[in-house]
Amino acid sequence: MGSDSASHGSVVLGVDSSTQSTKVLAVDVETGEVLASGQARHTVSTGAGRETDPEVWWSALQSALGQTGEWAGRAEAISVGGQQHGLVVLDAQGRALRPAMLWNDVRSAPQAAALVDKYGAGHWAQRFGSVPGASFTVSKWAWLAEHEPAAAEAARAVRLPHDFLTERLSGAGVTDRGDVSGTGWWRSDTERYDEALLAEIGLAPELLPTVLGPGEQAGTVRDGLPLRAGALVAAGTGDNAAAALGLGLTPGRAALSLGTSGTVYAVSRQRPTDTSGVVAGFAAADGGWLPLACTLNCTLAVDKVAALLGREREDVEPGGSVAFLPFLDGERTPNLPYASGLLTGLRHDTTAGQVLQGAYDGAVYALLGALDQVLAVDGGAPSDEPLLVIGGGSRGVAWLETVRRLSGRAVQVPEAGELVALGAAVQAACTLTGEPASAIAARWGTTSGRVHAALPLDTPTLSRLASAMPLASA
Ligand SMILES: Nc1ncnc2c1ncn2[C@@H]1O[C@H](COP(=O)(O)OP(=O)(O)O)[C@@H](O)[C@H]1O
Ligand SMILES: O=C(CO)[C@@H](O)[C@H](O)COP(=O)(O)O
Repeated sequence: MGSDSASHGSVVLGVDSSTQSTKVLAVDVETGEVLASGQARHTVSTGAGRETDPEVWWSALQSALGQTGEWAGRAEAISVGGQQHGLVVLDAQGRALRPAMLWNDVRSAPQAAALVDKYGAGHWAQRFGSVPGASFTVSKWAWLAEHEPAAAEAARAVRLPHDFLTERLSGAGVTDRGDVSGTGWWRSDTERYDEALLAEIGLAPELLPTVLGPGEQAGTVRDGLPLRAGALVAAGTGDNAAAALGLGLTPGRAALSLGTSGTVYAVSRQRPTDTSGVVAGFAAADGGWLPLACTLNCTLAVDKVAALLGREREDVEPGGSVAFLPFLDGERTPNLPYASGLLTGLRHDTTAGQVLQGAYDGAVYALLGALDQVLAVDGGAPSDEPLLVIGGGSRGVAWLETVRRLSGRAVQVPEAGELVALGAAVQAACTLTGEPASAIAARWGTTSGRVHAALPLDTPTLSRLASAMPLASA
């Protein structure tokens, strides 16, 4: 995809290195026009764990940058938004000692439970803002130390996915407060690494990246890359924090992302401290907080059910009596890492389309259950603006209808399709111009898009799902 270069001023690159692929946007700083884009897929292991070789991300980034043509070499700044929580362990040369364990790898559930038992949920919530589950990096490190002690001992650097790519671009071992807040070893009350915890889990603090504050930059691009010499490398951040920047979220307005993960989040002036573990107390990339709830089973789970039924993903049918909790990967919200998919209420007259609709309903129900808790963190009045819906699933009619029916809310789907990459571009533009992210997002009109009116709340379906939920934890 391309656009004529002669008439454009400053250009920045925004990167989304998420679970399934890397996407890159080249964006005009003044107007927000997307001048070119690129995308390259990742491979994720199947079976007991979920792993990707970090070199796959690096190759995908180079491929996606290449697809932007001349813009990669013209852009004046670049920023990477990346999937959160993943554990990247590197040797002294910056090479991965093993594949990265991803956010949706639930092998670390016993280690997460042991960490919560040891210190108590209140301790975690008060100090770190989150009660760690299997997704959190601290649980993954504990798994590694237990199951692969040689790899843990050999580690000379420990990074998150976006840190790894930022370091490949700039040579700087840095992270940002948004992404580090999902590790479980960064205190949200003091905004520092917890050295006592690190000592307890056998992780030397010098292996960790320096945490950059809002607006700080990682450096400039290294020599030898097909990027403009001297181009700025922004701090980067986690993918959800990047999307929050891209949307210019203000307190009271929630976003719901339908991708590999389902997420629901809002920005908050109050620091989250939820002891139930439903709301993760992430930091926002530009200061403030980003309470968020995340499910493991969203678009991939529903696509899997469609494939099993031999139907296209839009071939849903209304009605019927099923309740389907599509927890194919275990689940994080609610915290049921050992759960599997559960289908109840089948009758002779149940149709395949109703079963597929049931999978959408179950995926959305798990996510929407946390929306009010996320919005409550700020304490202000929730906005009456429509719920912003983003991520690959926002392109699907069945997804949007399901969110409308089960939330009873109007939804707005931004025309800009790639809000994580666009948010990273916003951060790159902030680094370049010194403007606040909110001003750039507003100028670019990132939320503009079709509003779908609210539908009446589908209470029979909500009741069936509420009755099925205890069965999933049995
Ligand atoms: N037109 C569409 N309708 C419904 N779902 C879609 C459509 N296009 C893509 N998707 C879904 O989007 C998902 C990828 O979303 P994305 O947000 O890019 O994921 P991630 O950021 O986790 O890599 C795929 O799993 C697919 O199911
Ligand atoms: O773990 C979380 C949030 O806590 C996930 O949202 C990951 O950040 C992966 O995101 P996607 O690849 O689904 O965008």
